[in-house]
Amino acid sequence: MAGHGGRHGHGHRSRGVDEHIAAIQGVIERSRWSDRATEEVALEDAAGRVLAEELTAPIPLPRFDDSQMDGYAVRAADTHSDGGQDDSAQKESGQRGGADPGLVELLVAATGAAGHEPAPLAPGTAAPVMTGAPIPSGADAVVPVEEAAPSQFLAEGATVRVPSGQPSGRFVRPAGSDVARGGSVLPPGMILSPVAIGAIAALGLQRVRVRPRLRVGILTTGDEVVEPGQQPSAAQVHNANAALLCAQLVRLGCRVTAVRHVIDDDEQLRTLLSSSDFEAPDVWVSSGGISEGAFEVVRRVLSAEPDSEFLHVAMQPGGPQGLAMIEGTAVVCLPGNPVSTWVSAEALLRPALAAAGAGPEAPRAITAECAEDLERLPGRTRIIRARWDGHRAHRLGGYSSHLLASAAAADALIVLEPGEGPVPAGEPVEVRLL
Ligand SMILES: Nc1nc2c(c(=O)[nH]1)N[C@H]1C(S)=C(S)[C@@H](COP(=O)(O)OP(=O)(O)OC[C@H]3O[C@@H](n4cnc5c(N)ncnc54)[C@H](O)[C@@H]3O)O[C@H]1N2
Ligand code: MOO
Repeated sequence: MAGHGGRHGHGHRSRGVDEHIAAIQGVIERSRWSDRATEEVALEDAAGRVLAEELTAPIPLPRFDDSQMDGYAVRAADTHSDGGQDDSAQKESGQRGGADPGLVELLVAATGAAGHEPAPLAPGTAAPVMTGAPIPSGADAVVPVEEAAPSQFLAEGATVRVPSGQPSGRFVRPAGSDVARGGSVLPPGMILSPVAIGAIAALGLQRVRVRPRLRVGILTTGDEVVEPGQQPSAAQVHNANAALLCAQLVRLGCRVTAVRHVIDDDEQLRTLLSSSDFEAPDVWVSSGGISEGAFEVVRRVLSAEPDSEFLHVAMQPGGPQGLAMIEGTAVVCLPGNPVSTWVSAEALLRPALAAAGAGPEAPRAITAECAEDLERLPGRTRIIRARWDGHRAHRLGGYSSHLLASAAAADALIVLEPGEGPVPAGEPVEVRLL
C-alpha cells in the first residue's frame, strides 16, 4: 500500500501508509522486546510462534530408502532378460514397467513390514514390502502387489511372477530425497504453522527456538467510556476498543500483560505508564485521545516525551496516529473511533509486527471484484470493511469510522489507493483477506 504523504489540515505532518508502518516497526525494534532472549518451546506450544533461527535437518528425510507402495522389493536387474541393463526410458520412478509383456519368476523372500529391519535380498528373490518399510539391501525397485501374478502377498518360499524390465528406483523413496542431513527446512522468521510443526516433529525434534512473544499493554482512554456490563450515563458509551484490541493482539501472537482504561486526566495516564503493578509491556497500544479535541490525554502526555510524534497518516479511517518511546516501552497510539482503531491495527500495526518479526505475516492481498460502487479519496488510501464471498468483496455499511456494528461481520478489507472518482461495482480492487 502506498498512500502519499504530504500536508493535511490542522498543521499536522502527513505521512504515507508504508512510511508509518516502517515507523511502528522502528519503535517495536527499539523497544525492550528486541533485547529479550529467544525461547525454546515444546512443539505443542509452538503453533503461531515465530521461528528464531534457521531450522536445519539433524537427520535426512526419509531417514532410509523406503517403499512407496505395498508390493514386492526386487533387484531390477533380475527382471531384465539381458540380466542387467535398465531400459532408461522406463527409469522414472512410478512409471509402469514398459512394453515388455513378459513375466519373470522370482522366489518369495521374508516379508518386510513398516517398522522392521529387513534381511538383505538375495539375487532371484522378491521380498513383500509394505509402504514405508525399508527397502532390503540389494533391492532397488518395488513392484506394486497388484502388478504381480498372483496379485497378492505369498508366503516365503513360494514363486511369484512380476513384469520384466523393472526400472531401478521404481517406487523407492531414497533417503534424504525430502531433505538431506544438514539441509535447510525453514528460514528464521517463519510462523510455525501446523505443517511446519509436523516437519519439525518428523525430524525428531521435541522443542523449537522461537522469538519472544511481544508483551502488549492495551490502553483505552476517555471520560465517556465505561466497561461492558456497566450502566453508561446519558453521554457515555461502552468500551469497544479494549476488547477489540485484546482479541486482535492475541490473534497476532502477542501476550497481553495489562488492559487499562484512563479517563482524560494527565496524571492518571502518567501514573499508569510508570506503574509496576503488572509485567512491563514491550508496547502499549492505545486508542483515542490523539486528535484535535480539548481533552486529548494521550497526545498531551506523550508529546512531552522527546521521542514522540503525532501526525496524520494518509489513510481513512485511521488518519490520526501517534508514536512514542518511554524507557524501552514503545507506545503505538491509535485513533479512538472503533473502526479506526481496528483498521489501524489491521493495516498499520499488523504489517509492522510482521516486518519486525514479532507477529504473523500481514494478510494476503488478492485482486478481486468489488460488489458495490466505491469512491476513492484524493490523497488518502481508503480502507473499506468488507465481507468476502469467495469471488467478490462486499462492502459493509458506510465509510464512517463509528459504524462498528455494520463492520462486525467483516473478514476482509478493500484497499483503494488514493485517487479521484468512483470505482464501479465489478472493478478489480485490492482485497486483503484477514
Ligand atoms: N477537529 C478535528 N476533529 C477530529 C479529527 C480531526 O482531524 N480534526 N479527526 C477525526 C478522526 S478521523 C478520528 S479517527 C478521531 C480520532 O480521535 P481520537 O483518537 O482523539 O479519539 P477520541 O476523540 O478519544 O474518540 C473518538 C471517538 O471514538 C470513541 N471512542 C474512544 N475510545 C473508545 C473506546 N474505547 N470504545 C468505544 N468508543 C471509543 C469516542 O467516544 C469518540 O466517539 O477524531 C476525529 N475528530
Ligand atoms: O481517520 Mo478517522 O480514523 O476517519 O475516523
